[in-house]
Amino acid sequence: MTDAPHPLAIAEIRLTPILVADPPLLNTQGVHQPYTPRLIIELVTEGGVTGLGETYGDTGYLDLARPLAAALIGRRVTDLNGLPALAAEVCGDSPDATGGDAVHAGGLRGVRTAEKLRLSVLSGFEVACLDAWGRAAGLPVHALLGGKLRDRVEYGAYLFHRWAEHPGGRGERDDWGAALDPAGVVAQARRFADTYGFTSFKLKGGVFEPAREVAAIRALAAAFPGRPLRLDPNGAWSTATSLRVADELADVLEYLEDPAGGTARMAEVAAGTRVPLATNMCVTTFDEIAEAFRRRAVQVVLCDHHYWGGLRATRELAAVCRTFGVGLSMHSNTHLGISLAAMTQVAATVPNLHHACDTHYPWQAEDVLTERIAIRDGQVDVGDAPGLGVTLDRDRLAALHRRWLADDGGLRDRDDAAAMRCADPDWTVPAVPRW
Ligand SMILES: O=C([O-])C(=O)C[C@H](O)[C@@H](O)C(=O)[O-]
Ligand SMILES: [Mg+2]
Repeated sequence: MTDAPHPLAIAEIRLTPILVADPPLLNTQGVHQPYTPRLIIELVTEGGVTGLGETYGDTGYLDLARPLAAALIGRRVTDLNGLPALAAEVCGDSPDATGGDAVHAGGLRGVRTAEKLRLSVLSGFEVACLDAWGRAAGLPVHALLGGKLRDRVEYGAYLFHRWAEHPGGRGERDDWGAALDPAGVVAQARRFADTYGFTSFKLKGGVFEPAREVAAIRALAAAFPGRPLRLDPNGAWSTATSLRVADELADVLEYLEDPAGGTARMAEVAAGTRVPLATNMCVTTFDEIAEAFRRRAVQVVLCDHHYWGGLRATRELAAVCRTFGVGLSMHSNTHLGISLAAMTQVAATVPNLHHACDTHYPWQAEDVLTERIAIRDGQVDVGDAPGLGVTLDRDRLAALHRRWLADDGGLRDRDDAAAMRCADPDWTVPAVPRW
């Protein structure tokens, strides 16, 4: 007679790639595509409980997610410390997975490596395990992480220069209109503040020449006096330009995010300014921490559980930053409500998260949840419902999956430069430093 399977053992995993509508947001590489890929993970235990996870859905991630899902069958959702080794064994470190030294297309995440892909895939499964475990135990995810320290997590408005619609009228059109100058950026910020109550603002830079972006930050400072402001050109500037902008905006910036690319340039900039430098580009794995901290290249690291390998790894990063007196904030790429719930649960447990977290969520009109997560007074409530506390809308999921199935492959991999070529056929990713 064989033993009955443990109720927390994983019986089934469903992977559903989807395409989600995304507005024409501009960044230094190009513009967002009309639809962006995400992967939704549903993990079912032997006890019949389902856990949800969400991560990047581009082909490179799907190729790793499928074998990892197969290898997880039979393991318990509580076996989280074993996940990284399992992922390394199953996904491997083959050069095929790295794309050589290529920079992440549209990812703005520094050089693409096999480890980064693996950690992002792993993060989605870790969240699904925690959700299932929490639901089975009747506990919120934050309790599994040691308990929440706050009842609400603060988020900031993520401002973008943008067009009113995608070139050629592709995709969905929203009612935000264009924002291509300081007045447009302030109007966008005002709508964010009025609708969601955000009180801190980050502008995606690296799109227009620096003087125009400096003017936009000045206009924001005039419209929202005393509010925390951030500018993030994703490494588009030289050291000299970074220092000039830091000097010009020193009185209003909370921090300057990735003004120049790479730890060496960031260290040069940091040595010449008192404005704190933040990053989600030169420090996105544990291996990159030692050099960057030794060289005092960054004063704030943006955690992101999709980058660092999950919610528990995010807490480990927080402990390292705390130890070295480096600040912590939170990064966001395009994401849906499952990820926002996960971000909120972990953020609630981190003592040294002293900056409002980034989120793209307001830009996403579509979601796979039965109920959108509310942002009020710039904050998301930290729920005490079991697991992540969110419910999957199967019809929505199926519809967004059908869109993915119907795509000819042109949108299944994020490529902001390719999207830009629809407006400017000669466009290539600008060489850095761009200014
Ligand atoms: O803080 C950041 O660098 C990002 O959020 C990177 C993103 O890729 C953002 O620039 C975007 O979605 O265009
Ligand atoms: Mg950034």
